[in-house]
Amino acid sequence: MTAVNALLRIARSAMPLGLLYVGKLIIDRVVLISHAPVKDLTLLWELVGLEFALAILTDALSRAITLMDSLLGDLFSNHTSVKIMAHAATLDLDQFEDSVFYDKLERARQQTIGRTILLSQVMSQVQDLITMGFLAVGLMAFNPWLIILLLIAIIPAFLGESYFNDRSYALTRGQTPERRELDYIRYLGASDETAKEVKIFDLSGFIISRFKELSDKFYGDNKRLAIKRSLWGTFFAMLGSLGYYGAYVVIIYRAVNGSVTIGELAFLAGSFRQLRALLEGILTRFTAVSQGAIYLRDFFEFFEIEPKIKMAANALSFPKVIQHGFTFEDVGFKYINSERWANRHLNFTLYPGEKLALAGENGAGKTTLVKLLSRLYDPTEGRILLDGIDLREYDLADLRMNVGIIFQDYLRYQMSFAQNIAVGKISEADNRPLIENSARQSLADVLAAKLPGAYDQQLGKRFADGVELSGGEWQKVALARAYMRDAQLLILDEPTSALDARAEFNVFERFAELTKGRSAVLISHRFSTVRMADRILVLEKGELIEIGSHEELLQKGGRYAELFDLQAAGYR
Ligand SMILES: Nc1ncnc2c1ncn2[C@@H]1O[C@H](COP(=O)(O)OP(=O)(O)OP(=O)(O)O)[C@@H](O)[C@H]1O
Repeated sequence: MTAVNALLRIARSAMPLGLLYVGKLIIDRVVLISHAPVKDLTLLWELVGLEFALAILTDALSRAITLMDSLLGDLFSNHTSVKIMAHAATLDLDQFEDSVFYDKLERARQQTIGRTILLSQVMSQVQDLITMGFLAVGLMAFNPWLIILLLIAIIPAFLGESYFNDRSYALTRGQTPERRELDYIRYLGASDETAKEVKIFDLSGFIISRFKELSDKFYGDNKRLAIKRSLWGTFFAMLGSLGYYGAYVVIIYRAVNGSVTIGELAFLAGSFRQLRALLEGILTRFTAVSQGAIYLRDFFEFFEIEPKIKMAANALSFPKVIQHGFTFEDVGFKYINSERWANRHLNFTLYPGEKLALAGENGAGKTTLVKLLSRLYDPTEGRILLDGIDLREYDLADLRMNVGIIFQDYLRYQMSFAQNIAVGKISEADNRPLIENSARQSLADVLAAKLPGAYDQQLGKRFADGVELSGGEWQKVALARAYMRDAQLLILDEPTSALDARAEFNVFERFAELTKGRSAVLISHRFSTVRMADRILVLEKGELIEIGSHEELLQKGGRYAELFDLQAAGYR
């Protein structure tokens, strides 16, 4: 389609010169006939017919080009959105947590929204340049010096524009973090997810004043630059006009002297008028195109970001049956941009079929540990072995398939009930028996039976006919995802925090039964859950301070016993 569009534009560029030239022939013919004794109008009418045909063709070409531009723009936008999502999916979690990366992602994303017209602008620019070329050739035949005069007159304007483009890009780039904050504030101020708290805490005044503060600063910075640009632009445009009128005066002078005909005067004056309009258009568009081009740099920079968590060249497939388990060898991990160790000196083995619970206070490093286990991050020091081989040697997709994990901040997809479960193994999205079975295992099936649309019920409030679930109900749905895949290791990070006591008891009773022979890691602050595990790892400030069964740890009388007593006391 792009090639066809280019051809149409080339054809369209020749039209103005053609029209002007036929116009010149018509005027010269009229002048000739008006002085002739015998008036033969045949050629004149043929010329008028030709001009009419050219005018219609010009119009048709313009419309075809506009149509193609809008179609190409849509395609470009869809294509780049897909590319961004696909590339983002290959990147690491910690890259998303890095603000520099986030800024890049943000700027790349803007390209898909704001830059869809760039392609058509570039093509229009080329088209206008070709049109100018055609007109210039026409003018050249009369007086080459005129063209040179025109060119010299417009060079300052181009230089001025490109200088201000750079300045404006630097300004926008510098504003990216604030712009993100502005977007965030806009989201806080008007979104279904935030409305409740904004109302209860009466935050709208606070939010609006922060928005105003930031947006006023933007406005001020942008205004200063825009005014400067506009003043210089006017001055340079005046220089351009001076050149244009200088050339015009020369032509009129020659027409008066009789060295050019009336038709030629019309042709030259028309060419000049069009050249001037084209130049103006080119200059204005030049701003947009070159800005678009510098923004495209961000777009390409985003695609240059490489994931750090990569697969070994000859990656091993995940063992069919885990033989020796996962072994942590002095594993330590620091988050990007953080000085503190979130995990340090971890040494333990998770045996095949073992149920391990992680206990410890907030921020002790429990979630971090399971993120390392599922290779969302790689250890900063030490290594994790699976059956004696470094986890990094295994095929990543295979590993992810065999490690089922449900996070405490699981997503509530605004999709159907069935799809909310199917995300646990999306390749089985159409496997209704598997989805229903998973729902049974997490006790979500009872819930489906109560919904008007059962498994096809749209969940959440965002879309029409959606039904909102309670926190515990959502959790049961999320839990069902864990049963979708036949993972050898199941990790549940506070999976039952929102469940009532009876539901929690039932869920765990089933969990133990359903994961027989499979390894599992449970994170929970409820000791009623934790105590069901074979062994409990107690973490403090990222380090492993105690390990053993519930009874062993109670007997030991250490931190676990202390925390357990604290919670038990609360129930007495
Ligand atoms: N994405 C992150 N970037 C930087 N630091 C992080 C990140 N996630 C967690 N941390 C820090 O790492 C430490 C361990 O966090 P982690 O989430 O592993 O704790 P946790 O034991 O799961 O806590 P909780 O019981 O509150 O869920 C905390 O001090 C936290 O501030």
